[in-house]
Amino acid sequence: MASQTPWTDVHAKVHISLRSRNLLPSGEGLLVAVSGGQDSMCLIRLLLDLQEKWNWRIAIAHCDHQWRRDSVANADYIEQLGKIWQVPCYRLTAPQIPKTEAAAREWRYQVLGEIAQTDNYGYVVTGHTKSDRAETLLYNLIRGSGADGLSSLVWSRPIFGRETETKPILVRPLLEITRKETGEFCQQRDLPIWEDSTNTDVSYARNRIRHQLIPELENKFNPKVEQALAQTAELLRADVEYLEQQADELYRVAIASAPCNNGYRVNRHQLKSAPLALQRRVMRRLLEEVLRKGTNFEQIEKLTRLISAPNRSQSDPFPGGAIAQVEGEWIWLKFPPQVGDEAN
Ligand SMILES: Nc1ncnc2c1ncn2[C@@H]1O[C@H](COP(=O)(O)OP(=O)(O)OP(=O)(O)O)[C@@H](O)[C@H]1O
Repeated sequence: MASQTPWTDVHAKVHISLRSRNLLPSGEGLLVAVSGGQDSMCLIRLLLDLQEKWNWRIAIAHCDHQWRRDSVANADYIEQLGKIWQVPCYRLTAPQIPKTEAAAREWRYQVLGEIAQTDNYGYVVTGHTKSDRAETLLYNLIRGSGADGLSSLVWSRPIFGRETETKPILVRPLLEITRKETGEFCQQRDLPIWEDSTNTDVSYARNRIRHQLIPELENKFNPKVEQALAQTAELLRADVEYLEQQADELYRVAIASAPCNNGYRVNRHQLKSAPLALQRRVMRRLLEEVLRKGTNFEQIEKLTRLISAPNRSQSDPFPGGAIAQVEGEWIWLKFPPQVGDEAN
């Protein structure tokens, strides 16, 4: 099989990324997320071409969000491909039609992760490209993100939780490949693409970035803007990883280990001498722990300001009613007592 496969630049680039970053170790089980678009079609074909070298166990997963009229036909098509290529195929249908792109994505990663766990695939693999990386950076830049958001399309991350080694791990092996290259690859290999009609709908901000903003930047500023933005994302990612390690350590020493007295407490003393970048990261993590969801800039700033505020200062309520208050060297983040709570 491998001997009949034409070895292209794209094969070489992906093979090198896989080896140098140790993304998908030999002999592992890969659950490959295939929508039918050119990126994931290129991905699955490439991984099958490279399978002999790496000795992986490969399966395909297709998620039907039931969004489009042709979604059943799309899923049929992927299933058919699986049969032709003799690759097991999971066909997953959303129990309810997701209302937003974010909800669809959350459901997708959740089911992909669960299947990987149940059927012992250590890795879930997606077809995100260098072009997606550039678009994600722009999308988040316009929304006011910090370095984390600008570099959020990473090569690999655990699907569940924070521990980097915990399987299943989500891997994006095509981050060095542009959408132009995946398109050319599919053409050369005669791979029929299932066009997603929503990809051209410019009422979505993402599509306006792809079809309007990037071409404008290419024409007027830098013909290699995708490459430049993806490079910025790569540089920022390394900075973020370093800062997160430092924030981990500071979090451990500054935050009382377990919630106590109906709240959490942070040691101001430990945080005062730390750089603002780390103070913000520790406070963000604390808020995520307490609020159990993502936080925004204002919330993090509100809490960070208390590090150097006078004793007895307090914040206005966070979502859910928690209030932060300075008590000597501690900042307490407490929820108001619920009716029926024991006084303590
Ligand atoms: N319906 C689907 N079924 C299986 N895999 C999918 C599906 N949609 C997307 N994927 C996977 O996700 C990759 C990225 O797709 P796309 O850019 O459309 O998703 P996205 O929602 O923007 O993802 P993200 O938020 O993770 O960037 C695809 O290459 C494919 O691997």
